Amino acid sequence: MLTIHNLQKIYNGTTVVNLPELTINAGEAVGLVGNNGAGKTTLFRMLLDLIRPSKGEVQLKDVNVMQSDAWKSYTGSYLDEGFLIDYLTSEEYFKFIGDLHGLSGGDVAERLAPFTDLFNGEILNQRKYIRDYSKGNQKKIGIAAAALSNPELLILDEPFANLDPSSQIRLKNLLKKLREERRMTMFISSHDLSHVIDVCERIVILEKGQVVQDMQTTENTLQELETYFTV
Ligand SMILES: Nc1ncnc2c1ncn2[C@@H]1O[C@H](COP(=O)(O)OP(=O)(O)OP(=O)(O)O)[C@@H](O)[C@H]1O
Repeated sequence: MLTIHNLQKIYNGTTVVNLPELTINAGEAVGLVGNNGAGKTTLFRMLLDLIRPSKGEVQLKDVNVMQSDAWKSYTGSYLDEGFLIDYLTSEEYFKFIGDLHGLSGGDVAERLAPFTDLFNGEILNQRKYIRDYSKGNQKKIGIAAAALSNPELLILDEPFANLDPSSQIRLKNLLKKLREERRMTMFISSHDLSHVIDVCERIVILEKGQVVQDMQTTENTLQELETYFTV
């Protein structure tokens, strides 16, 4: 599904991402963890062709993301509020995304139904613009929009950040369900080790732009990660 070859991003002479090879297979859920500044967001921005690599390439289904837009039809993503249209209401935004993917109003409502618990009565029918929602609720809108098209590949940057504890647990269960029921391939960065391990079968640790560990999730993974990050 996703293949990275010799990918580098260099800012002002400093290499912030340096990945010789990384592959994510269809149906795999991969968690990306690493301390502040490790390069997670920069990597995701290159995957989504939002910034250009200094070297190397990202392929989705064997096609360079810079050379074709084909990947956009099967990829859902939410990195930050920049993905939202903040002068729309949540309904208008979901309709806009639905229209892009040829979904009817009924389809959109059906696709949003699994988000009811996560939305907690605070997202739909609020008669306000997205810019007036809290950061956490903006994130919920962005994640729901990313999943709306039922994408084969879902890329989320720190989906648990800014969410209250109940919402984090609801989101975690929702992501697990999307994986199991729709076989969605996922690439998710997180500082929440416990949640990301629960959702993902594989964890990649990034440090100074490089993969320092790439492991399958087991019952010992949380402890291993906690040990790794204890300095
Ligand atoms: N546009 C830019 N210009 C210069 N340096 C940048 C730019 N964008 C990112 N960087 C640098 O690249 C490095 C990686 O940043 P990035 O945001 O990708 O890390 P991250 O792992 O997502 O961090 P966090 O966990 O804090 O979100 C940092 O040192 C950052 O300062």
